Amino acid sequence: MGQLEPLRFTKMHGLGNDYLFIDIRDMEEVPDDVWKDYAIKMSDRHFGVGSDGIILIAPSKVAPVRMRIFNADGSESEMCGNGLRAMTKWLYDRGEFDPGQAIETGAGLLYPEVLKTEEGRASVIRVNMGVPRLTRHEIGMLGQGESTCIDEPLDLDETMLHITCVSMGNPHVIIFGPLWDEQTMARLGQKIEHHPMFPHRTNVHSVEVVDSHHLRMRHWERGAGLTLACGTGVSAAIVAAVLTERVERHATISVPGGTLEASWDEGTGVVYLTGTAQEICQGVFELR
Ligand SMILES: N[C@H](CCC[C@H](N)C(=O)O)C(=O)O
Repeated sequence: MGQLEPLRFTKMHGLGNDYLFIDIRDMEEVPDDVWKDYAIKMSDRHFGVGSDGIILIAPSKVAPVRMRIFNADGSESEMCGNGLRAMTKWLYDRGEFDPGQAIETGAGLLYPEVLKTEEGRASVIRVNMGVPRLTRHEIGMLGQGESTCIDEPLDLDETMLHITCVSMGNPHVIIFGPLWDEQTMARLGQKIEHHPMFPHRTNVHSVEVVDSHHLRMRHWERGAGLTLACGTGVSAAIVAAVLTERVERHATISVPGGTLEASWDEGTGVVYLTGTAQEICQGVFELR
């Protein structure tokens, strides 16, 4: 692995979906395969620090700052909803967040808003997650590029599922029904993540409709496996549930790590995600 000088990081989480933040704005250019290696080694929960991935606080040509996310398996994703709330907190708490500013992501320029603070530190953040992408082409699925995938059958040999697919810049498969337990989520999540229909793989979510304003979810994340929360997955779930007329446009979403509020605005088509973000610790990573 390409050797970097000792890396300062901040460990943060959004409902237990935890990431190691590294400010690289003053660093020399580092090849992506070095970050891939660092993501794998730093995320390891026994031989490293332990996280669902790393997030780089990077320079941007189109916004004050850019967010790049590498999953625990080293793969890079376009977007991370919990990570974006945590990054907003990281910037705000250091006096580097200007209200109304954008953060550049793989899903475009997104606009977070600090809704609540505690002792001068951001605690609740709302993110304009942008508009969902619904065509197979935009989601990165095989098949008719301009067609959508809403409540369609997926034959997994052992079982026939009905899936609804939504991209928030990153791909998500939503399966409605009684909430899967962890074992089922892991078994079927991994199969669907690597299904040939998704050449770039996909995130997978089991979603139970509690009532027209409340969903309960479990996540299998591309490149990270079971996680306690998935912000883009929650955003995809409210879109899929509204499209299939299972909920109203504003709902509370219960995930293993806590609760998020999500809404899909009818006028603008924008999804809003509101929830907490917390800083756990800071440290220096150096493999010796
Ligand atoms: N595993 C995801 C990235 C992290 C998304 C999730 N942690 C969130 O909060 O949105 C992917 O490969 O698309």
